[in-house]
Amino acid sequence: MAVSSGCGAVRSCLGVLNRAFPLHTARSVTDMEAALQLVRNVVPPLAAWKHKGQAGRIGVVGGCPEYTGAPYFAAISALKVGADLSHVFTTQDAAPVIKSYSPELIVHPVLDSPSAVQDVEKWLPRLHALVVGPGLGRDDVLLENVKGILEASRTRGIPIVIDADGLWLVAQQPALIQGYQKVVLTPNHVEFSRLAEAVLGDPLDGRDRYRSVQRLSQALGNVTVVQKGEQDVISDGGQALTCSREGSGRRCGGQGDLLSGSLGVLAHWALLAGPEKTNGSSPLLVAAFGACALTRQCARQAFQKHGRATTTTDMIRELGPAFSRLFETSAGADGGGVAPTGELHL
Ligand SMILES: NC(=O)C1=CN([C@@H]2O[C@H](COP(=O)(O)OP(=O)(O)OC[C@H]3O[C@@H](n4cnc5c(N)ncnc54)[C@H](OP(=O)(O)O)[C@@H]3O)[C@@H](O)[C@H]2O)[C@@H](O)CC1
Ligand SMILES: Nc1ncnc2c1ncn2[C@@H]1O[C@H](COP(=O)(O)OP(=O)(O)OP(=O)(O)O)[C@@H](O)[C@H]1O
Ligand SMILES: [Mg+2]
Repeated sequence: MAVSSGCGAVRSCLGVLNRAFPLHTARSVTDMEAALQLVRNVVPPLAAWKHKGQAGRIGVVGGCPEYTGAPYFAAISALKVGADLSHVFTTQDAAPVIKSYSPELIVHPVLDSPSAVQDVEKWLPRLHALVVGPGLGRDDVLLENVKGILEASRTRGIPIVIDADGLWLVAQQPALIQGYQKVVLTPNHVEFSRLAEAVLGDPLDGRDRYRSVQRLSQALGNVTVVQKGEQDVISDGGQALTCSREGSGRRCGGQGDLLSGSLGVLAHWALLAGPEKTNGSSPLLVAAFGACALTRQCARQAFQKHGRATTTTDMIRELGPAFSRLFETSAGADGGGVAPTGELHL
């Protein structure tokens, strides 16, 4: 299915914003629509001439005996957003459990092996993006292996989304990702505070989230940071975006995993499309905005059906319709007639 470009209108809209508005100036639904249009521009068309793998081969590095749900949520979300193949690199014990959730995932029981880094490295040439951290836990041996995987992936220039316990590792060793322009960090409230403390030496300044996210990004060499919360704040140290699209009041676990898996695919697509399709804005910033909007749209749709009983599995079922609504129609940005749902801070 082809996705319309619409780049001309967006270019002029964001061009004006870039020049005219300082970081803290809130914009309204028009800007939300402009940002969504940029996401639409990077979504690859579905076409008969394409072969399996071209829409994306994503690897999720995570999972341990305690947390098998998180890597599953991330990996299945990547597939449902549109990746062709989704791999999970996990521990020996967690692998059969994750495999049993879905025949669609390719699961490698290697993460606690002494040859973990080499075992994953073999696959890196075939992967377009990695999502590191969902359900990883904090075992020292696993973290050491993940450190090696991060270094090998960085050397190869593979885009990396780092979430959950991957962020714990980054807080211990920020040099691992310092200055790597193809990384996106997706901290929740607690993870952001931990990173800010480790990298900036400050506790979180809750009064000025834009500034905090921007400072963290800058201190890490302008990596892209998504601070999740009531509003998601995204920055690459220069530009900042906020996504406050209506989601739901349910705070069940796993929604961040859905976001990180979706972002793995969108990051690959956006980098492939390049800044020409994102009107000069950072492709990763646009991808992150898309993943936040999509996660919140899934939450909203799932909540409309299931209310208080909504779980992340219900949200994953909404990925197809939510994606279609946001990125394959021109009617997505108004959320079906509700009040403004997003702002752009440039
Ligand atoms: N089904 C699965 O397998 C899932 C597995 N998961 C995996 O679990 C691992 C640990 O990840 P995690 O996010 O639970 O982090 P963790 O450091 O234990 O902190 C938790 C504590 O932080 C707090 N807190 C959290 N948010 C806050 C906020 N916004 N604002 C304020 N406080 C907040 C809150 O503290 P409390 O309210 O208890 O004081 C909470 O108890 C990781 O690998 C992850 O991927 C998850 O992905 C879910 C699905
Ligand atoms: N108060 C809120 N209101 C609306 N949406 C929220 C709120 N807090 C978080 N979200 C949304 O939920 C999604 C996941 O964010 P959250 O902070 O729950 O991540 P997390 O703690 O890493 O989740 P996980 O349980 O997967 O580890 C994001 O898309 C975010 O926008
Ligand atoms: Mg999380």
